[in-house]
Amino acid sequence: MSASERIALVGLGAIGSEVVRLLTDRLPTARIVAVAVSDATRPRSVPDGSALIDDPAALAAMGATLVVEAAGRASVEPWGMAALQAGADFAVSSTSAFVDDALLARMQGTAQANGAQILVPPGALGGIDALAAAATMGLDHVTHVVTKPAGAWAGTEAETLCDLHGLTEVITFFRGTAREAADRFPKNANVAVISSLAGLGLDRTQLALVADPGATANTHRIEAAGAFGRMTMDIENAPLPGNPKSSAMTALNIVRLIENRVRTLVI
Ligand SMILES: NC(=O)C1=CN([C@@H]2O[C@H](COP(=O)(O)OP(=O)(O)OC[C@H]3O[C@@H](n4cnc5c(N)ncnc54)[C@H](OP(=O)(O)O)[C@@H]3O)[C@@H](O)[C@H]2O)C=CC1
Ligand SMILES: O=C([O-])CC(=O)C(=O)O
Repeated sequence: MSASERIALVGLGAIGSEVVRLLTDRLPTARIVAVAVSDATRPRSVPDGSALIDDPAALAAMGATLVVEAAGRASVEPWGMAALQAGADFAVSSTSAFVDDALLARMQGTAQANGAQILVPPGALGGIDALAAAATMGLDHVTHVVTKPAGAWAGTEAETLCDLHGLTEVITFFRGTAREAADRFPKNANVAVISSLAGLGLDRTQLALVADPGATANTHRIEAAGAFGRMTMDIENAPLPGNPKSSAMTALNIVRLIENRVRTLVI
């Protein structure tokens, strides 16, 4: 990011608020020019100098150079298209939107036409750099296991697949492709799209979704093998206080992305 980078945040929930908090502490020069929510008439506190908006048509006038989405699957197309059409880069958290191949192709076409980029931060994951690098030599298999406390699956289809609220032991309630996992669990399995885009794609990446009544963390295990060798990535994420479905790492990876656009030394 040059000194003139202007950031718009789409979503001021658990992740968006944490991004604002961390940026305020770590990068006070970051200019958050706009915050987008679903209903801007509800009062809320936004960073100094930020406009509060709820209509994607208002985005172009903000002059954002980077738009960061942490709002929900339905927000990706309207806000992403508005960002890309305005020539801003668009960083996506609700990557479950990309189970729709046609949407992803449309957004990539719009990015290309406007000299902008769609950015996919690692979200709640680590090791995505290694997986993406390994894919260059060809991968044989990638499996990804998402384990969350039972309560983190509340309000999802998991409630109909197992006795979620009476669980006494760990249960794997879903096995299938990454595409199906992200499509059916868009509030909990955006990560399936991230490990897929880095590795073997949405239809060849195998997902397991697990509820653990004793867990306090959101954990991810990715195992991959190919010509490069083998890798196993394990991460135990603290959930965000504002939303136990979402890991703090998601906000941290957004902050890293933003900081790397400023730094002279990029890690
Ligand atoms: N990539 C990854 O690894 C991860 C992705 N996620 C995903 O990130 C997204 C955000 O998560 P989280 O912060 O926990 O969610 P929250 O529910 O805490 O916050 C959502 C925020 O988005 C706003 N919002 C909702 N719909 C729209 C819309 N159409 N346009 C603009 N703003 C909107 C809400 O505004 P309002 O208050 O007005 O409703 C609210 O501020 C979710 O899709 C989640 O599944 C989460 C964890 C990991
Ligand atoms: O935060 C996490 O651990 C994963 C998550 O919710 C998602 O991918 O949607």
